[in-house]
Amino acid sequence: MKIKIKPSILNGKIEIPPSKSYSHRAVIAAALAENKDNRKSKIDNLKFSVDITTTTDIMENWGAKINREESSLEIIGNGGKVVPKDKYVQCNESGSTIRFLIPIGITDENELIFDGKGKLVDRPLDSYYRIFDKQGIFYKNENGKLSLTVNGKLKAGNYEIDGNISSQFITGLLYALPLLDGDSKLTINKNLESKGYIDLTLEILKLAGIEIVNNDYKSFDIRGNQIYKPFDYTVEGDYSQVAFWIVAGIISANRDNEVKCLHVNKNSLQGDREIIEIVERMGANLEIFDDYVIVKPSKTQGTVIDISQCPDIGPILTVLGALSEGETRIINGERLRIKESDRITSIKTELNKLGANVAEEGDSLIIQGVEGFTGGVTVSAWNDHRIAMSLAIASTRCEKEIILEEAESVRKSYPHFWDDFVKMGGEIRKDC
Ligand SMILES: O=C(O)C1=C[C@@H](OP(=O)(O)O)[C@@H](O)[C@H](O)C1
Ligand SMILES: C=C(OP(=O)(O)O)C(=O)O
Repeated sequence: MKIKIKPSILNGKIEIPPSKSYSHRAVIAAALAENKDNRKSKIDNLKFSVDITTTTDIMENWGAKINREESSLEIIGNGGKVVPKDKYVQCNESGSTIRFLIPIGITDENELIFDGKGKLVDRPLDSYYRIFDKQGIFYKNENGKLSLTVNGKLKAGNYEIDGNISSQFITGLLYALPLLDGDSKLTINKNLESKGYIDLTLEILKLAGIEIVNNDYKSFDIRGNQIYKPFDYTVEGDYSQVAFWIVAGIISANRDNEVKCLHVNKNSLQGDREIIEIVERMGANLEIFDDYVIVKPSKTQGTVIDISQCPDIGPILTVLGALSEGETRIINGERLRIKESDRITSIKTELNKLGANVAEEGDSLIIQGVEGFTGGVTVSAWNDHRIAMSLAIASTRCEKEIILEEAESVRKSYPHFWDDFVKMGGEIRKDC
């Protein structure tokens, strides 16, 4: 879908959608729970983005009984036994879904065919292949791409994962290993990046009654034969998404503007909460309350941003850097290249079309600030929700309107983004 976006001032109150990361974790844990007396888990404040629908559909296929309402669901778990109704597992474009669910799917002896779409077909899974090779678990794919057939059952024991490729492998194993018939140890080699996501995993596992011993994130001791317990849970707002609205408020051309972001937990464990510290360091004027944030237009200065622990806010911070005084360097962005697009190249290419001055240097983005963007061109979202939303926010500082291709990609994590954009004062024309 192509949309035309007219430069406009974004202003007002915005309800930040629920955290995608917490939503995946809560749905999976509840779906694995024991089903004694048909006890249910209830998850409130859920939004059925494509990624969350994908995970929910798979857990239903794997035996959980799920009743979906508009923004909540009730689940009777499968008792920790994965008995697939259909061996085909469509993960669409969700890295979290495939990496969380591969090990869970083979906690019982199963043959499963994991498939995906878009860039997911090539996103790395090698960390799991090394485990399969070691344990003699059958797997087959063509040229390392999806689809992937896996046949076998994980064994309890010693596991090793490199911490610098994706934390999603660690989460997948932390969910699966407690279900095995014996104790396991998971050792993390190399630097652990995206560490905040492991904290979210441990929090939800604890809520479901699963005990894991965390040896300072260097290794984890996991007792086998554990039982997931049903729980009630309300998902908090998503810091990866609030980042777009925070930057929208900061770069607003109208000095009297105010963007108020609701459902933003001040004490959240989400790693992307770093957005607050980063923009304040750049000079942004924020007022932080327990569960909301007020953002005022601010003149910001360039800085050095280490993006290794909070990769998802890389693209929108590039927009902010491009409109800040002096140079901004976004460093350690290696894993940005293995997301829904190569986000180093995609954000650089598209922002430069608008009139920014962004360069790639290895796995860093080197940004020289400009006063504003020219616009007046067609840009692409590279089928990547975070690129689409970053460009939408960038459009507010363009002189001329822009056309955005693949604008529908927002449905992966934030299906009502364009409605919110219009509510906040954005002017768009769909299907132009
Ligand atoms: O565990 C999670 O919920 C996520 C982990 C991160 O991935 P990596 O650990 O691969 O960086 C992040 O980019 C993704 O959007 C969500
Ligand atoms: C990279 C992302 O998600 P996933 O890895 O789950 O596809 C994202 O939401 O930006």
